[in-house]
This record gives sequence, C-alpha cells and structure tokens, in this order.
Amino acid sequence: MTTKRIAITPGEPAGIGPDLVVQLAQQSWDAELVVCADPNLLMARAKQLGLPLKLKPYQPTLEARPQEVGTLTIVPFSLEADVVCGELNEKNSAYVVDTLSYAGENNMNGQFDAVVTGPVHKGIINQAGIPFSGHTEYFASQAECRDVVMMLSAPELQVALVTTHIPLAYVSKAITPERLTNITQILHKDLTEKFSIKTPKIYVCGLNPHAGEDGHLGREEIDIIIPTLEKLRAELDAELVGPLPADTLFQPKYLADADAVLAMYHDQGLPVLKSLGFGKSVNITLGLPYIRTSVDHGTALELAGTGEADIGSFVCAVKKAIELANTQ
Ligand SMILES: NC(=O)C1=CN([C@@H]2O[C@H](COP(=O)(O)OP(=O)(O)OC[C@H]3O[C@@H](n4cnc5c(N)ncnc54)[C@H](O)[C@@H]3O)[C@@H](O)[C@H]2O)C=CC1
Ligand SMILES: NCC(=O)COP(=O)(O)O
Repeated sequence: MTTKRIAITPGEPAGIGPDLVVQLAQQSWDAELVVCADPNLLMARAKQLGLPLKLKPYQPTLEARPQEVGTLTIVPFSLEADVVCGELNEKNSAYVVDTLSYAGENNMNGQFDAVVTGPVHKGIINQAGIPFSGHTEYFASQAECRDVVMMLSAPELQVALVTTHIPLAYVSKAITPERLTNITQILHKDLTEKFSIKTPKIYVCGLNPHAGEDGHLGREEIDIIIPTLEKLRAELDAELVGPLPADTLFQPKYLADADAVLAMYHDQGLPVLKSLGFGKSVNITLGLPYIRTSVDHGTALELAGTGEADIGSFVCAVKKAIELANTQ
C-alpha cells in the first residue's frame, strides 16, 4: 500500500487549531501530514506549549513518506497580522480561506489523498467580508457539488443532516423532495461504498414534534418526508425507517442497529451525537469528489495556547481520513 498524503488546515489561527496541529506532531503517522499554514505561527505555538516541532518543506514531486515523530510537512502561507491567542482578527480571514482553497484544489487534482480541517470561526470570516457558512458548503461550492452531506460519526452513532448551516427559520422551506432525495442518495452511496455496509439501515427523523402527529402539529412529514421516503424505498437497497419523532428516536432500541440517523437540521441531530461522543467524533463530508474529515468542535478561543485543548477528535479525524484513503 502506498503512503498517503493528507492535507491539514489548522483553521482559525487565534483558536486551538494550531495547538492541535502541534500536538499531532508528537506521534509518528503512517501517512504524510502536509499542513497548510504559516510556519511562524506553528513554531510560536509549539514554543508556547513547550513541545518540540520541526517543519519539513513539502516536496510534491517526491513520493509521500510516513511522518516522523516531532515533525510535520509544511506548505507555507503567510498571516496578514500577528496572532494573539484567543483574539480574533479579521485581517487573517483571507489567510484561513486561502488554506482551504489550496487544500480543496489539490485534493481535486489528486495531489492529496484527503483533507482534515481544524476549526474555523465562521463569524470572523464573514466579518471580513467573505461570505462563508462552513467548510462543508465551501468545499461543495468549490467542487461544484449541488449537494453534499454533513455526517458526524461517533463510536456508537452516526448522524447525517438534511440541512446544515442555515437559520432555523429557513429549515422547513429547505426540506424539499429534491433535497431529501439527493441527501439520502448520497448518504446511501457513501455508507455502501466508503463504509462497506451492504444494505444500510437509516433511521429518519421527522421535522415537527411527534413527527407532525398526523398533520396536527405540522405537515412536512405528510407532504414531503413520507412520500419521498416511499419513492426512495423502491429505488435504494437500504432500510429507511421513519420518519420517527426525533425526541424518541435516539434511544438504544433504535440505535443498536442503526447505520446512521438522518436528522432534518443541525441542532436536531448534533447535540445528541455530541452528548454521546464529544471529543471522539469525526465530521465527514459525504458526496465530495475527495475525502474530507474534521473535528467535532469549534475554535475554543479561550483554550488556545494553554495546553488544555483535547486532541481526541482531531486524532480521530486524521485516523479516519487515512483509513478512508487506504480503502479507496
Ligand atoms: N469544524 C469547524 O470549523 C467548527 C467550527 N465551529 C465554530 O467555532 C466557533 C466557536 O463555537 P462554540 O459554539 O463556542 O464551540 P466550541 O466547540 O469552540 O466550544 C464549546 C465548548 O467546548 C469546549 N471545547 C471545544 N473544543 C475543545 C477541545 N478540543 N478540548 C477541550 N475543550 C473544548 C470549549 O472550551 C467550550 O467550552 C464558532 O465560530 C463556530 O462556528 C464550531 C464547530 C465546528
Ligand atoms: N457543527 C459542525 C460545524 O459547524 C462544522 O461544519 P463545517 O465547517 O465542517 O462545515
């Protein structure tokens, strides 16, 4: 098996992303970890954390080599402004987005085998005048994918989302037959092909309380979700269960044999997953033309540079990216 080359973007420079990247280097990896970042930022954060770090220049023409302990491979990018841990600065937003652009481009052209992203701060990127709702939407747009799926994977539960980073007030309108069909098809395809599950069992949440209570508490189930699932059952080699009331779906009886739960919106599915597996979960984008994984947490600005950031989810994200790349 050839050694894989994984792009890493640390994300918001004033957050814990650089800390996590420095911590990654404290063990060896059986893939080359190519970090897209300002080298001075990483060296400064390593010093602050009292951890050893040696940066090796990325040489795309050479074969990928496993990453030795204490080292990272680097593609240098330059910050616009000095970084103070915990203090957002919109001057550095273009830098953050440039690292994502480079990683996405070079995954699409086959130079990298996957990308693992650290947490970005969506607010400061928008404040800098760059419209940005999340990595998921950014990479989808760059790759010209109409729909992709955000799926968070914890050891005991995988939750995929029909809608991602949109205001709650827009969710109902966004759940169209077309979108629900596309998202379910992508989820089914990737569970089958990337996760080798022959006939995935997917539990689907309703949108309204008690899945609409036969239309008395909302009609999206009757008008959209039930008929769309009915069509999909005829088309996909999958067990689609639901729509079930989201408040009772997440119980062991169902989760024991669920390959994934499909939630209608961000805060319907992710709080459950994070309460079960925060720090052990991986965010995976399904439906992109390449592998992308990420952490299950945000920028945790108050922990940057303190040495208190938990690296658990980041390690899981890197391991999952390598595993998926090796099984492609
Ligand atoms: N993958 C990404 O790029 C993500 C980015 N975000 C962004 O992060 C920013 C901050 O969001 P918040 O809601 O405050 O979430 P957050 O995850 O940054 O923080 C929530 C709580 O969890 C703690 N925490 C988070 N990660 C931790 C870690 N690795 N080790 C120890 N404790 C940790 C924080 O200290 C805080 O108490 C927002 O701009 C949000 O959009 C949020 C989630 C994912
Ligand atoms: N809650 C997940 C999150 O905010 C990260 O999303 P993305 O940046 O990976 O699209």
